[in-house]
Amino acid sequence: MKRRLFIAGNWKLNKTAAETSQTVADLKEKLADFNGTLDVALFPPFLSIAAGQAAAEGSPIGIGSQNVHFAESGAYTGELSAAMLKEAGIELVIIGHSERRQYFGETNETVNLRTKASLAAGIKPFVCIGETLQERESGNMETVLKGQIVEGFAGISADQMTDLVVAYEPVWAIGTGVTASPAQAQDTHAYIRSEFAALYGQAVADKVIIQYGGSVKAGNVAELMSCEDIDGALVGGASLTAEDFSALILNAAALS
Ligand SMILES: O=C(CO)COP(=O)(O)O
Repeated sequence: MKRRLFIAGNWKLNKTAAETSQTVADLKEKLADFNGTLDVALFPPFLSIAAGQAAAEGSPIGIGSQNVHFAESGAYTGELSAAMLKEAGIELVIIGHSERRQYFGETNETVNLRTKASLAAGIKPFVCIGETLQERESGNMETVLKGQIVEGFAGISADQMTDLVVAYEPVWAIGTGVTASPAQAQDTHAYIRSEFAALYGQAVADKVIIQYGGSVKAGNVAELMSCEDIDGALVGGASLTAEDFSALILNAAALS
């Protein structure tokens, strides 16, 4: 039995508060006949979150944050704590996106700390993992993913594993228009699930939601979501307009 799909849009550094209000309002309208068979969320930039929440009210669209710091407070200029997000009504957060690993020095260890801080605050983490092209082509993909899993999820309990979402995003497929083929993605998702089974047992691993991310669009989402171990999508470019994202969501929802 397949897990409930979770389709989420990561807006990265795009959309002011005004643009967020408009896009979320448009999306809400386009999802008026949505059958509710999957979960939907958007992750706008911090300062656009409040506008997104207001516009999404009364709709199935969850609104989350793209990052969180691991400390409760202290000398961390420019950062926000999990308690601050929670106070602002934020219950979803992306952690360890490859762009944060690449440009902002995120490591498996900081991903782990942020994940624990979020779970402790009652915020659902979307923990990103994924290999670069060089890592895949040099035959190191499984070693890299295993390291991200073993270190990134260290100390996370079996119960907590079902409170979070794992997002597998091969770095070479992000924003490039190159999608992993459904077979490639399925193989890697099965490998990732087997690593969680090794850590937590098969029964827990079978419940873990593993999203795929990297050039997912309305035209390829159905094929990807039909794969046994793919439980949703973390979407960049194709989540930026209500037209594209609603088409993608409705195509995925039509599967169930
Ligand atoms: O990084 C991504 C989502 O977090 C994927 O981005 P694209 O869908 O634009 O490839």
